[in-house]
Amino acid sequence: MQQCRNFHEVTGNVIVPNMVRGIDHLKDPRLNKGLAFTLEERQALGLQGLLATNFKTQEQQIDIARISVDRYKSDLNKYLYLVELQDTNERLFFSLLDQNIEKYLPIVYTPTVGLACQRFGLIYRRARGLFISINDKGYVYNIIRNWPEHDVRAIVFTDGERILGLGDLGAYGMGIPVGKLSLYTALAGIKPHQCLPILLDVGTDNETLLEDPLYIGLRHKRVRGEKYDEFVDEFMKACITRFGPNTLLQFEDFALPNAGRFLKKYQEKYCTFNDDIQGTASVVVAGLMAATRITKKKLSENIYLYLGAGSAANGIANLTVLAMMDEGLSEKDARDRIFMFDVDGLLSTRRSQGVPKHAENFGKDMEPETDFERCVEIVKPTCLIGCSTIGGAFTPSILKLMGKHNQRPIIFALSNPTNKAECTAQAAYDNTEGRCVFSSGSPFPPVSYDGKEYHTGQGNNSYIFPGVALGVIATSAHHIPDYIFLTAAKTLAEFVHESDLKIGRLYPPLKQIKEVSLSIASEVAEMAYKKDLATVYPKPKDMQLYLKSHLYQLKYPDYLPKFYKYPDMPNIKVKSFDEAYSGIMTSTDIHRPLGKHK
Ligand SMILES: O=C([O-])CC(=O)C(=O)O
Ligand SMILES: [Mg+2]
Repeated sequence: MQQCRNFHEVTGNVIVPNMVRGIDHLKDPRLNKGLAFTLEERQALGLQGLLATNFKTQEQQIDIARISVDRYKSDLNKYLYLVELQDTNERLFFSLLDQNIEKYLPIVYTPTVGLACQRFGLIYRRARGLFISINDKGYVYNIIRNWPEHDVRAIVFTDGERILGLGDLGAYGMGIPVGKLSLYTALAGIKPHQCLPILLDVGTDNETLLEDPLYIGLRHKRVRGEKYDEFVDEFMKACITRFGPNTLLQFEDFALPNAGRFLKKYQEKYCTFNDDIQGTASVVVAGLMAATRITKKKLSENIYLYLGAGSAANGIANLTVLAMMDEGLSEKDARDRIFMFDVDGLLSTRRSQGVPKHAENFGKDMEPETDFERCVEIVKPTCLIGCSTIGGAFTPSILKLMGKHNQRPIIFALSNPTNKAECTAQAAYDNTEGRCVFSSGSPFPPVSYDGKEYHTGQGNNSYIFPGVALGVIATSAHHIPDYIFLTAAKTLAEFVHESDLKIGRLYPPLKQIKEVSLSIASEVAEMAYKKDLATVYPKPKDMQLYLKSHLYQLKYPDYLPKFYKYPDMPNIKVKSFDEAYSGIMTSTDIHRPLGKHK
């Protein structure tokens, strides 16, 4: 890895001393360019003969890779192809993603990444990131020191207890930090070598996994309590000891009690955030802000009813309170407009279980109610927000009620992946006479209603966390307060055009997501200076320009100056790649090891 660091320190068209030569150059995904090595590079780097004679430009390689992915029928096989590409030629992987973001985001990320996590034991090939187990307690720093990169700026880590809406997947959860960090680079241009995915393995309570011969993690129940807390504490300290105090530490997919607790404990001590609480909140509040342009009701004029009172629900609710206060409401009045319903029913202070501590801001002095539909009848929300991980929980009759009480009911079915969504986009339109304002956490195909097509948006935190991370990393901010996520929400909402709203979309199209991330980063960076969170001085004069100068370069670098040339290849007319492939490419999937685990 030493050679990688040299390379990354001297990016661009610069000759790199001590460049690794020969087959090792091809084997390093960060240096590999496949057939794009020029003759001069092949000669100087000792690659001649190790590659086929012909040259392919990066653009041609992107075409070939795209065709190769597309011929797989199953999304999981597409995922496997892409993972393999990332492991062999990193720049090609990211430039392919860059040019096909709408197509491949659902593959490298939600929802396919969820399936990949469920099958992780089967698809686990080459390790990416660090696995740190509870058995390493007392030695966590030593484990982190084994990571070969020095310049790590961001760590995404999970203990795998609440993977998307799929529950406890233990060590199989590693797919999530890996996927999230791919988006750091693909959407915000953060350099891949600055990103480190980590799985904290403390066991799993998932009985199926404990008995699964393919399972790759510790085969015992989760260690909890003091020992677990000390382990996480040691981990946080070890990260900053190794990589510096401003290293960004992103909590991902921790179970509710731990997620909220750790956020409180660490938010003012480390440069940290919880994506499921704060990232989700930010993207949903942005969607609500965009929705106000359709419903003509301010945020503070809505009544919100949540199905689910977990980390996501509370994160969204707390940020909505901040946003309503921004509109002039008192904190109490803002909270009064938010109702929640969990497994034990409406969060009523009169119910026998009381209100859970993590949601106590939203308990109401009301008659307990355990029937959600009755609750919709009583509360008459203008806005229904699903964070329950119960697929189909917004039944047709609940949706019809929303349509009855509201001219433009807001329906957010946020649980991931797709089969956990509280309702489909189509069901929301069908049961509200097409009047709903809809958003979901996972993507849905376009909806047809009354002869019109709607392209509802995916209210996924991928609109938020990469941009926030770039802003934080580029300014070396020491903390990430909640208002940073309000700033991000406002910036995202401004990207929504009338043309988006007309087709039922509360978010800008995914093809704009890089532009969105850069703008969020820029606003976050400005805020970081305004609030004295930034530690990079002097403050850059032109923030966008400054950020751009830090971005990962997708284009292959030239490694060497020109030596001599071969005679030109004869100029024979060559078919386009799509043309050439069309005859020979059937849709037979090659990656077939899934067998009965499908
Ligand atoms: O990964 C996603 O798509 C959103 C997310 O953080 C989650 O559902 O946990
Ligand atoms: Mg998550």
